[in-house]
Amino acid sequence: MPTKRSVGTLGEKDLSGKKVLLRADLNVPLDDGQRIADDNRIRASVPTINFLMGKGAKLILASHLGRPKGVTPKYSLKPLVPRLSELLGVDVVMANDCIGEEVEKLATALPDGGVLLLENVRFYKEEEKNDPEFAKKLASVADLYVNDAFGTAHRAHASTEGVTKYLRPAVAGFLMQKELDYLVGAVANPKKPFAAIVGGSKVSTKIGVIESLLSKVDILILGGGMIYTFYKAQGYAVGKSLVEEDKLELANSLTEMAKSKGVSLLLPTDIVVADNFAADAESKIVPASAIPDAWMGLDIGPDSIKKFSETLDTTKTVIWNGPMGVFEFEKFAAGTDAIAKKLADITAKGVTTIIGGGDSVAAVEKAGLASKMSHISTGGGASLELLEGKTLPGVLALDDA
Ligand SMILES: Nc1ncnc2c1ncn2[C@@H]1O[C@H](COP(=O)(O)OP(=O)(O)O)[C@@H](O)[C@H]1O
Ligand SMILES: O=C(OP(=O)(O)O)[C@H](O)COP(=O)(O)O
Repeated sequence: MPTKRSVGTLGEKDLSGKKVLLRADLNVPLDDGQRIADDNRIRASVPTINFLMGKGAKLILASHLGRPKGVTPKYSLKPLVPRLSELLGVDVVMANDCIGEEVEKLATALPDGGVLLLENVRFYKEEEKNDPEFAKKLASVADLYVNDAFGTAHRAHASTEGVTKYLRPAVAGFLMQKELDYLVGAVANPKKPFAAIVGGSKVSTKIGVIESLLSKVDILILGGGMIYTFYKAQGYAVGKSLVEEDKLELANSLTEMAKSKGVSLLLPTDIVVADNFAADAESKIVPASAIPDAWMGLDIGPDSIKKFSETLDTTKTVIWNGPMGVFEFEKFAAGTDAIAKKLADITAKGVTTIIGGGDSVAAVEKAGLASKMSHISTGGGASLELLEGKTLPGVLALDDA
């Protein structure tokens, strides 16, 4: 089934006094003191919330946090209230539950433009089971459903999918629309040359993405831990580098597929190797074809960075998923940082750059370059599934445009 991109949006609906159930992905990391460690997902949800508030809607905000098994205080959404209130400029009201009488009372008592935050929907096992009765209860409190939870759109849960069977209209928020515009729209109709950079730890987690992108891109750049499986398949010595022995044939068939589709496939030419997997490991730069026995590849080398950068200078659209090395260790972050800087640089020159979720986003944020990219996805798993060409249940359930 082709990926659905055109979904109903908020448009010019008269929302004054209407109760709107807004599913957002407020699944942010909290530190031990229950402080928000990264508020990106909250800030990404603000434009839709502000719009609905401005229209005089009574806003009922639903989200999950973490993967609790039943009611678990450390997964409460309560720690988000001060930051949300600050960002929205209103006192956000917190409910102790996500369904039931108290929620109904609080929702009815909201002033036009007021915001009620429901407690974690995953405190009910029925949420992940997509239980129809639970979905009906969530739906019963509102007149309209808006889904802005892109990061959770690959889950067919009660608050992302089931609820739409009982609450219409069911439309996309601005964040959801923006994610689809870039991850489906820009990828389907790219300005060319179109390059994909795929990294990360394993080939096995990226097979679907690589296969799908090979039908769309002109250039495919590979980095990260997966390249050693490609090298070994080509007969290179890879030392103690990460290799998926059962994926050697697959690596060769992906190389063949690139050839037959006329895609220029670039693998690193030099590697930063380490004597063990540690932040303070001994390291040196070696040719990709000559990794010494007792060493492991943890980053791409300077020659690869130069070649990748020169290639990226020729592109008009770039999508990036997965770091070039073990960027969590400063010593092996240079390749990932250099790619992030190059993408920031070419974005300023008019290239469309899309960062597809997960660790690549963390790397771009760590480098302080997030605001310099065309689009940074708020969904790891969701963006991966979209890039694989899958349809997301949370998107499919929405009204057509
Ligand atoms: N050469 C390597 N050897 C081992 N692990 C690597 C290597 N390069 C990157 N990684 C690891 O890959 C992980 C990210 O992989 P993945 O989850 O597939 O990426 P993403 O989250 O961007 O999709 C990071 O934790 C990084 O340390
Ligand atoms: O953080 C999320 O996914 P992600 O880590 O793949 O981006 C989403 O909130 C979905 O959470 P889930 O993977 O527990 O369903």
